[in-house]
Amino acid sequence: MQTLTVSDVDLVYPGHLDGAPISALKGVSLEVKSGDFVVALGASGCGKTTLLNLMAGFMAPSAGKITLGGRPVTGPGAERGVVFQKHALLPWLNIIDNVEFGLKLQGVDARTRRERAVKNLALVGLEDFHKQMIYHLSGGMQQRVGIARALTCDPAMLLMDEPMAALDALTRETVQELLLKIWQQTDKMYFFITHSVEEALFLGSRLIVMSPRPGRITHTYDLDFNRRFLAEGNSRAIKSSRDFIEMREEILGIIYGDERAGAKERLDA
Ligand SMILES: Nc1ncnc2c1ncn2[C@@H]1O[C@H](COP(=O)(O)OP(=O)(O)OP(=O)(O)O)[C@@H](O)[C@H]1O
Repeated sequence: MQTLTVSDVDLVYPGHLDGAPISALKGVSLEVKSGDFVVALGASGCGKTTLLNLMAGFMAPSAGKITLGGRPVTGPGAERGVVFQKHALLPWLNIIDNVEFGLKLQGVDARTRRERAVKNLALVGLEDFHKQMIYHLSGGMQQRVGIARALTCDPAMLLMDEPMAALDALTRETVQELLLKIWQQTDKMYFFITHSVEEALFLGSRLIVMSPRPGRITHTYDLDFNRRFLAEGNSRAIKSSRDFIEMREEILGIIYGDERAGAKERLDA
């Protein structure tokens, strides 16, 4: 069992030229354990990506600390895999070489690399596409390659920044369902950013809602729609159920309130 702990973290960006410093996060605390699927929602600019970048080790907090398994996070590491909105795949390599790429950088031998890549491509349903070039794939398939690539390094944690945002509605539902099946089969920590309240409620075992200026976690919900989907298998029935819709409206109310307050602040400035 692994735990990533964010303890009372602040992040201040230095101001541009004559601008004032930007307090992007203030007093953020969060614990993610193996098996958790934590989803972050919130108005634009509330610091979701900043929080993910801190957990990935791409930058350091201005105050507070982040630890993984009790050890401070001081930079990027193979135990934390990142899946971006744009898949960041290498277009000159075929699918399997893309999926193996991270292991190659780590100096893992060719046979082990291939075994792990084959296993994870099967997990995302791309077992028949090893040799295809990236530019031949649809957006949904590319995103599945991105997920397989992150899984192949066997990280303890997967950090996902709006990985479904560029997908059409139908493909998005398919990849959401696939991701939950992978979650069920892998005892990892997931941290997932989205702008879609429906996606957040469907995927998350815990939902954090963040509020801007400065960015902080204002609401936390424990959810079980994902487990209901895994038990029952019908995502549309879950997304149209009464408790799902009621929760969706409650959270939309919180986020719209923050968006409206932000728009007024910008107009008044
Ligand atoms: N490199 C940077 N330099 C200065 N300010 C930044 C930088 N990156 C982000 N910010 C500011 O920090 C705040 C939080 O940004 P962040 O991208 O983390 O929010 P977000 O919730 O992910 O937004 P969105 O939902 O629009 O992607 C915003 O006010 C943003 O303008």
